[in-house]
Amino acid sequence: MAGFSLAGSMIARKSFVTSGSRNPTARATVRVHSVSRGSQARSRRSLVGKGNKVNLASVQDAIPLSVRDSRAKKIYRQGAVCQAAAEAVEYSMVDNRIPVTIITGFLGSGKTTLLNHILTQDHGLRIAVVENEFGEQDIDGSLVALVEVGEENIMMLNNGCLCCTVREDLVKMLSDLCRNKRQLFDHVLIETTGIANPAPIVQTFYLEPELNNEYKLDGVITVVDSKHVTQHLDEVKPDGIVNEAIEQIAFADRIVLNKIDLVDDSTISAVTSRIKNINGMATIVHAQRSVVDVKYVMGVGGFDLDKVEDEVNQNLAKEEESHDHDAHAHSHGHEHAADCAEPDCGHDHGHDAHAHSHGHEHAADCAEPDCGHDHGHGHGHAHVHDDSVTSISLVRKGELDLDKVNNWLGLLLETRSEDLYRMKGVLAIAGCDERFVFQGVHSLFEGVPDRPWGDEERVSKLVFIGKDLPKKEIEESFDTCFV
Ligand SMILES: Nc1nc2c(ncn2[C@@H]2O[C@H](COP(=O)(O)OP(=O)(O)OP(=O)(O)O)[C@@H](O)[C@H]2O)c(=O)[nH]1
Repeated sequence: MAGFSLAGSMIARKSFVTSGSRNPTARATVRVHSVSRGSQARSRRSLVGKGNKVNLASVQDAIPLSVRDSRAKKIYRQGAVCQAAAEAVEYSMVDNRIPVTIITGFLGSGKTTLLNHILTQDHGLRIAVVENEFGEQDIDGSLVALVEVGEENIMMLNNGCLCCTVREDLVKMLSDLCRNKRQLFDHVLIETTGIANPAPIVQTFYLEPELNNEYKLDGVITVVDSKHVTQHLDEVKPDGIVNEAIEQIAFADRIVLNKIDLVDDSTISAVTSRIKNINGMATIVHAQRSVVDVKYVMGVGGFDLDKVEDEVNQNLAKEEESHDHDAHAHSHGHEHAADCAEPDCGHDHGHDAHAHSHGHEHAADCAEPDCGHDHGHGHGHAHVHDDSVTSISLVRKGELDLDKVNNWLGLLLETRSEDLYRMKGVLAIAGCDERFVFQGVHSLFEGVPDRPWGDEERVSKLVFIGKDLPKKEIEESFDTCFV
């Protein structure tokens, strides 16, 4: 945990996660596409100040805000970090970096369809597209919006997958794009291959100064094929190989649950609850042909510190809702279960108690083959879900000891960063008038003092999405961090 400090808003360096099963013939293409000339570039927000973003790397360069440093500690304890940073930082107050949206999702889920939908909408943004495809075949002919683009605006990468072997090429490509055509576009959309793990791509935007200086990550959009996702989530991979379908959902800021025309309502509910279990933070919309409001997928701010609190609160509200649902189910017992058309509703359908006695009868009524119920068939019908990737959240009243929570987070990142996919939180730190907000991806961590608590009750809220996270252990160790 050497060097970890909350107020220092450390951005840790760690080797990229890699995965097997990559196709070295994948190709990436960049095209600058003028979609609409209607409106100008999005308004930029200032970097420092209440509710605004801080470029932490730059702040850290400008002022050593390690809380272990006595000067910084004093500043921090006075609750004046933002002010100090504002005074120290001499760079532009406007964040002019180009927003980047990553569109991911399993093979055939509807990513290109979504891309096409975005490109043909009247949003006024000029969009550059990075297309990463397998094989040497031509760009998807159905990508109507790209047909108009001139050859001079096409850049190709053809030696691998964005999330692994061509990451360096992506850096170079986007740097060149910025250098040569900065005035021609307002936003970049990256469509990954269907088996890409979004994590290394996300990390690249933090770890590569060339990218971090010019581009800011806006969000990870995951398109999910509602008909086939269950089989992809259930696929058991060899040791050390990630299940990309799970990772893609775990990293999402927004989920487009697509192809709902191909499934019935109970499947939609089952899939929705499965997705929520993996990633409680992402919002989900249902779609056909990937038709969604462009605002849902662009301008997301999924990595913005000033949106952390909203997202954490949303997650907690969803969790509460599902608890209420559970409580409701428990009180109704089996009678409710008999009426419930939702196999993954979280209700106690009384299977444990009833499976042996009348497992078959229930099974006969249950239309959902992947419900995970013990149907009592006794012939290996049950599916084994990989439930190892889940969301956990903590809500605690009271004030945290800065050093203790520093150590706690440092240790967590040191020991579990590989399995910690996404994290977001708001911390109430003793002696600090402002809430401390943070977000992270694996070992990448950024945090900053936010708006003052004022009269509001001091409550810390944290959400983690990850693999095999020991909920109890994380909760108990966090509980020792209070004053
Ligand atoms: N029925 C139905 N088909 C859809 C829907 N959305 C997309 N498709 C079709 O599904 C197929 C795959 O869609 P794409 O957009 O190419 O999927 P993709 O994720 O880009 O595919 P890869 O690049 O191969 O990973 C195409 O034939 C689409 O027309 C939908 O909502 N319903």
